[in-house]
Amino acid sequence: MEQAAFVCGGVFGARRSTLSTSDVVSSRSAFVARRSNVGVGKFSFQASQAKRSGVIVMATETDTMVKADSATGMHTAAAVSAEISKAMAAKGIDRPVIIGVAADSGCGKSTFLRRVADIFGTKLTKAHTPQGEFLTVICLDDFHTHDRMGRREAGVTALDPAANNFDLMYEQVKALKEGKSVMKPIYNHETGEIDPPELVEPNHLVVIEGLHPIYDERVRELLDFSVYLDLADEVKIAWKIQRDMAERGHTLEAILASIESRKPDFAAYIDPQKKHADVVMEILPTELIPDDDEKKVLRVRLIQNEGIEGYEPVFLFDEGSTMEWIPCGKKLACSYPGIKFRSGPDTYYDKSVDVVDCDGGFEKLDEMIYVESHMNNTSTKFYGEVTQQLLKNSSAPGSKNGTGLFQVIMALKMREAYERITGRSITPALS
Ligand SMILES: Nc1ncnc2c1ncn2[C@@H]1O[C@H](COP(=O)(O)OP(=O)(O)OP(=O)(O)O)[C@@H](O)[C@H]1O
Ligand SMILES: O=C(CO)[C@H](O)[C@H](O)COP(=O)(O)O
Repeated sequence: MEQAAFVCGGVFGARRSTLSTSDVVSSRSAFVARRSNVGVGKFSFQASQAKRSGVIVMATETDTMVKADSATGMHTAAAVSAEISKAMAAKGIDRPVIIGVAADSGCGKSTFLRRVADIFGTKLTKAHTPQGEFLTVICLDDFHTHDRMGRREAGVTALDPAANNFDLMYEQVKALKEGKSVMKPIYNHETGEIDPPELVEPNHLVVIEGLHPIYDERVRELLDFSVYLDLADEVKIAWKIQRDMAERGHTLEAILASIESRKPDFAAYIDPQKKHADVVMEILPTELIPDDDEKKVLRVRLIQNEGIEGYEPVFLFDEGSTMEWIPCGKKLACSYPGIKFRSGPDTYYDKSVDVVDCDGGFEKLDEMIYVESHMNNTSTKFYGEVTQQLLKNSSAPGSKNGTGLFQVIMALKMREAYERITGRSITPALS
């Protein structure tokens, strides 16, 4: 089988992955635009270059791309289409829905988005920009204006807005929302360089994920729904250590130094986005174990802004009431330290919110039906859909605590938002 090497900082897997040509979603051919040909006018494409850079596209050779107005510096080859993409009619897309998922690096965006893809019944490619029949996931790292060396020389981190091209991000997300294709830049995490751009077509649902989806006001306004994953430092460190030491061969010192060096810019530019998110998922150390060192038991708070159009906040038992609930141990098996839920109204950055809180973990996923039956507004389509989704992805990180539980519910909320905006219905997979 023919294999193409993919260099990517993608969401769904490898920073470098291999994709068989049979994984290509749909296209008459896979092409990438030649840098020199980008500008006003017709694109000409070179299949050989597509193979080299591993871009998967659905382009037709008749696409007219216009050099993006604000494409500067490293992004001179970026472009947006002048016309509505043929993919819109071909796939029966009325209006692409745009969702933002913001978080620092290593905070579980990919893990969450795998659950989202599952709820939408879409199988994603392992390409740089993962795409499926229904969903495309764009990593906003692609809009970094400097390559790794350039950042070092300029003394800026990737978290600094000065190192990101928000004008281009806005233009391209807007174009996709209008049903136009774009030549999106690529930041290559493997090499730390900016690669030639790739063609990205509009899709039914486009998720933009990364450090800054809610940062720029213009981009934020384009979002139909937004989620911020807010990890406490202790948890972030634990997850980073687990991944970067085990999977990437980094030393503990290097990981700690990297987290430390990012802290000022994280506090200045990333963290404030949570004020603007529709929903914040806060992931904290447990309160059930005093002075817990391991940070394996988690407390997760789902903070839902009131007044989001069409969004009915999830709650336990009785809407508007404040309660704590320790489920019956005979119905929900839990090992030490057990599990405790809370639910009720609160304020967050001076805004009224509804919070559901799950501290601790559970043992048997099928028993979550007991908890699910006491939750309201979960946006399920049949009794037990949350539990079914947890069981389906039982090996995914967080399946036995509030992270997995609330990620599933958020994915169901995204489905509901999609259906409300488009007037279309998504049939859930029953197994
Ligand atoms: N709910 C969870 N519980 C425990 N570990 C988790 C959870 N979610 C993710 N992790 C772990 O944290 C690490 C980072 O997760 P993931 O790759 O999903 O984050 P990311 O935000 O996409 O990272 P990056 O932006 O760097 O690509 C992985 O090792 C993953 O297994
Ligand atoms: O915060 C990040 C988001 O993924 C990365 O650190 C940023 O994109 C720069 O990437 P790299 O460290 O590979 O140069």
